[in-house]
Amino acid sequence: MSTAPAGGVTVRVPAKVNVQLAVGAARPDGFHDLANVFLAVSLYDEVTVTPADALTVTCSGPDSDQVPLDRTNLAARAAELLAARNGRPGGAAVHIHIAKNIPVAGGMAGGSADGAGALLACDRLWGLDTPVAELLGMCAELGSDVPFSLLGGAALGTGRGELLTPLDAGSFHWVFAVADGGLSTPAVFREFDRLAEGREIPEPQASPALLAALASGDPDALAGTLANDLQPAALSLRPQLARTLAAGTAAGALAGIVSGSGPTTAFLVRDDEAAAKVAAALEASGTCRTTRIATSPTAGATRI
Ligand SMILES: C[C@](O)(CO)[C@H](O)COP(=O)(O)OP(=O)(O)OC[C@H]1O[C@@H](n2ccc(N)nc2=O)[C@H](O)[C@@H]1O
Ligand SMILES: Nc1ncnc2c1ncn2[C@@H]1O[C@H](COP(=O)(O)OP(=O)(O)OP(=O)(O)O)[C@@H](O)[C@H]1O
Repeated sequence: MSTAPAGGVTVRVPAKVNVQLAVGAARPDGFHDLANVFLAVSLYDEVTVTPADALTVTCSGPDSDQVPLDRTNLAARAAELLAARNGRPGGAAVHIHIAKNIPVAGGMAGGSADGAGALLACDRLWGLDTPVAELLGMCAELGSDVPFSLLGGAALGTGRGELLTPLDAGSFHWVFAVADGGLSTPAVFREFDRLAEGREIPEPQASPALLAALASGDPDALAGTLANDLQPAALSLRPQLARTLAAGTAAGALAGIVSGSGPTTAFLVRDDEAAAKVAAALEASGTCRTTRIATSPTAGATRI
């Protein structure tokens, strides 16, 4: 089935961009400590849950063929976690439908969005009213980006990115260049480790200049402070992304950066008009599959 059934609970969840991603050395558990400045952007997946005899997942949207529909889907794992935590007899007996608009495996936390969305939707469907702090704890069990997908807005993520402090942020305009194919997040972190071999890796720290620029809403100031320690690793695995970055800045973007682990690239632009111009130039350049225009910040997982 490719459409959402009627009579369920629907939650809308945003994608994210990382305006700063400072990465520390690999920890004994294989994760990396981060100073991760997240912004929620106005590209959304919608997750609908409906009572059913057993747990099933369906997905619609342009990239839906790349989304797993088995128990590895983060939305399915979220529903199972909440059901188990509440000792629900029969477990997570729901049909989950994902209307997918966030690029898959693009470094924009699409799977994490669906995990957070399913958690909130099942919580409401089952009338649990779980406190937000507990929902955030379950999100962290599902993945490092999932708590931010629930919270949205702007936040600093420390630890492996799951410990969130909300931040002040003005409004910014973005163009995203979606690449052909995805990049595996663990593979990008492994490449970061390989490139860092023999080098002292400093403790990750949020940049005071970036936080001030974010709060001011001044796009020129933010453009000068964007930083992603995973960018060299993503470029090493996907060298052609350098051409996309060059095409976006040549078209008038204030700055371009790889979004998280990539391969989506994010371009900060001054306003709507600049966004349309940069998006058109990127599409004409032949250096990306498609583009999306969005603004930040936006709300986290929200029932609609
Ligand atoms: C790159 C980012 O998207 C930036 O926001 C995140 O750090 C990735 O978050 P995520 O996709 O939710 O990642 P998880 O599902 O928690 O972890 C997937 C894999 O990424 C690597 N990983 C992730 C987060 C982190 N702080 N250090 C890591 O090394 C680990 O190899 C881990 O096994
Ligand atoms: N609901 C889901 N939507 C998309 N992918 C999912 C989902 N659940 C599990 N996955 C798996 O997760 C992989 C990564 O997909 P996702 O779209 O979350 O990547 P991402 O945006 O790069 O993640 P992040 O930015 O959090 O590192 C996919 O290749 C897919 O196999």
